[in-house]
Amino acid sequence: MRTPIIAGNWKMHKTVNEAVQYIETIQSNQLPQDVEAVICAPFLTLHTLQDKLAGSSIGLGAQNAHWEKEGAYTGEVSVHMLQDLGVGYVILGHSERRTYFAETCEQVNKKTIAALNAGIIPIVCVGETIQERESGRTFEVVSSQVKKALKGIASNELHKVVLAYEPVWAIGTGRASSANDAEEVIAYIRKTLMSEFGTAVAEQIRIQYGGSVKPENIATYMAEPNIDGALVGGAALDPESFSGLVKAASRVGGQA
Ligand SMILES: O=C(CO)COP(=O)(O)O
Repeated sequence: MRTPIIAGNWKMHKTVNEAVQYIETIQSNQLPQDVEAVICAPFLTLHTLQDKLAGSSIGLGAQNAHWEKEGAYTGEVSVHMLQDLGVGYVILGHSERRTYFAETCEQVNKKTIAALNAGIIPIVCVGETIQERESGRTFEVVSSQVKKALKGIASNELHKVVLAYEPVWAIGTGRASSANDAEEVIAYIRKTLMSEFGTAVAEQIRIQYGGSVKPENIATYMAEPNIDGALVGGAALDPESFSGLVKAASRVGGQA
């Protein structure tokens, strides 16, 4: 059985003080233990949050990383530096990075391999634009992104990868994909994983849905057989709302 994973992507939000207050609130909320809860915070806050979360079951993630260990890459932060800090997760290939920073599938692949080599769980994002969806290319686009991101990864490492299906048109728009539509694409991603890497590993890889997920709609996604959690932007910025998302994803204490 795959453990549900709810990750909050803060994007470019929160100062160090705001981040600390947030963590104190979710720590006082007693999150369920059968859900992996992860906060993906800006680089500047990671050091403080790592201290704050020591010994806690809440995971800490970054939102990007460079694949080289070190070097002349002004403005970049390496996977190695995240590993040194004890960061456990990293979001890679988010559509905002692909769109605004011209990140390519090849770069996402290098970053994914580097993260796994460093023992960091990559949360690899894929998803189609509205134009791609309307021209009937969703399956083709998403499966190609998945194959390119996971190219050359050793089969004994693949199961650690988390995939996030985030249709670009659903991100930050309030226009969430229906649970049925998200399940259809995510089931197709799992089928792609089966044909590329075999059934055993395909059954182990967790696939999240992302795009306008809220405490009010998360149960519909969690009820789908192939959806293993959510990657949440806006609704994860408030600690009470994030706590509500994690609780709703719990098979023990949630409404799902
Ligand atoms: O991009 C997202 C998470 O990575 C989704 O953002 P929203 O939840 O704000 O739509």
